Order: sequence, then structure tokens, then C-alpha cells
Amino acid sequence: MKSRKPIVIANWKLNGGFDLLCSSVASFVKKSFLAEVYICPPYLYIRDLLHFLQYSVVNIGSQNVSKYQSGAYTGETSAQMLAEAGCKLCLIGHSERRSMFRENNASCQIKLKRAFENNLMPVLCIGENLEEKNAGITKDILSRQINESFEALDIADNSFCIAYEPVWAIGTGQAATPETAQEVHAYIREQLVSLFGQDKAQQIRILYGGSVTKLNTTELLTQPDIDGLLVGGASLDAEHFMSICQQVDKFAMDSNS
Ligand SMILES: O=C[C@H](O)COP(=O)(O)O
Repeated sequence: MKSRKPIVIANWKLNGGFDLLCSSVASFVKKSFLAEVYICPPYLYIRDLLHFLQYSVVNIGSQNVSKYQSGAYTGETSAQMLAEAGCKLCLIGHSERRSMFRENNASCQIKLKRAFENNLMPVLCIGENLEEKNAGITKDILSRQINESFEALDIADNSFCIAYEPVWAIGTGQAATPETAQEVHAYIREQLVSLFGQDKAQQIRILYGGSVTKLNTTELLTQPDIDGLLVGGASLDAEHFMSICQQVDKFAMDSNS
């Protein structure tokens, strides 16, 4: 039985257009879930999806958020703007942001703060790359990502999630095995216990991401510390993503929260 409410997030990245938007709306508008379901489209489609899915149980999130509140920062979108638009969640520190847009643990910390200030639920993405995995330093990397992102940050009663996304599994078709992912998730929870105490750490949902498909969803969710999924490529097909959501939803039926 899952003690934490399962959650599944679609991250469209820089993909999709009106076709994907329309097929997703058609698939999800009348469905109900006990699990939490989010779609994070490109910024431009956030308002459209919010409009078309306003009476559905699907929530909308953003793939990123600015660390700035306002001012002369061309191309940025603030947490306040996202919250005002109706977003409920924002991804922070996705590995593609870290590797291609120079984000780091320090910028993640500021973004977490901005999300908390505006009642957006942040999902902090962490994970080791292939070189770090082969060097046997996965735990060091994760520990540093978690500790440096949260140090000196007052989380108060805010809720947030961690998404473990091994970089070598993203878009490669080589997902971590459920056992490997569970081992890492258990380690992440230990780190959360050290930082926030046992009670809070047990409430924090830890998602797995990296080549999730409808074929590995159930076995991943069966693991005790895998509380949800962050889905990239497989979320670009509305029916495929629906199948993932329906499998995740089965775990919500036993959830306490
Ligand atoms: O945010 C999603 C992840 O980067 C996973 O992407 P993927 O499912 O295409 O491997």
C-alpha cells in the first residue's frame, strides 16, 4: 500500500503543438483520477491547456521558473506569473536545464524559494550522469544536489517533490531497473530524513524519471519509495500517457492521503 498519494507528471519539453494539445485535451477532459496528474507543456500552451482542462482533474505545471521576481530579464517567466496563470507546479533543475542552460544547485535553491513564495509546488530534479555512475559517485552527487539546494532554505509547511532522473536513462530507452531505482530512492529519503526529520521526509514524494513507458510503469510504482513518475517521450502520445496514468491511478486506490 502506498502511504503517499501517487503523482504522475508529463514533461513535454520543447515538443508538441496544437495536435498534441488537442489529443491530450480529448483524452483527459472527462477522465477522473485519484492520483495527481500534471501536464507541463511549453509556456505558450499553459493558458490553452488550463482553459480546455479547467473542469478536469488534470493540473498544469511549468517546465521551469525564473529565479528573478521581475525586472529587465528578457525571456524569463516568474513564479508569480505562473501561479497567476493557474499553474500548480513547476519543475526545477531538470538535467537539461543544468547541462544546457548552466543551472546549478545554487540557482535551484533560489527557484525553490520563488516557488514556495508563490504557492507553486516545486519538483526538484536530481540525478547523476553516466560518467558519475561509472565512477561510483551517484550517492555523492545526489547528496550534494539535495543538500546544496535546500541549505539555508526555510521549507516551513510547503510541499515539494523530488524527481530522481538518472541522466543516462533520459530519452535512451534504458530505464533504471525498479530495484536500482528503489535503492537510490531509499538513499534520497535518508538524505531527506537528515535534513527535515523523519515525519516530513516520509511525506515527501520521490518520483522516478528516465525512459518511463506504459511497459515499466507498474513495476516501478510497486517499489516502496517510488511515489510517482516524471514522463518525457511517452507523454507525447496522449493514449500512451493515459495508459501510464491509469496504471499509476491503481496505486492511488490504496493510498492513505
Ligand atoms: O522530464 C522527463 C525526463 O527527462 C524523462 O524523459 P524520457 O521519459 O523521455 O526519458
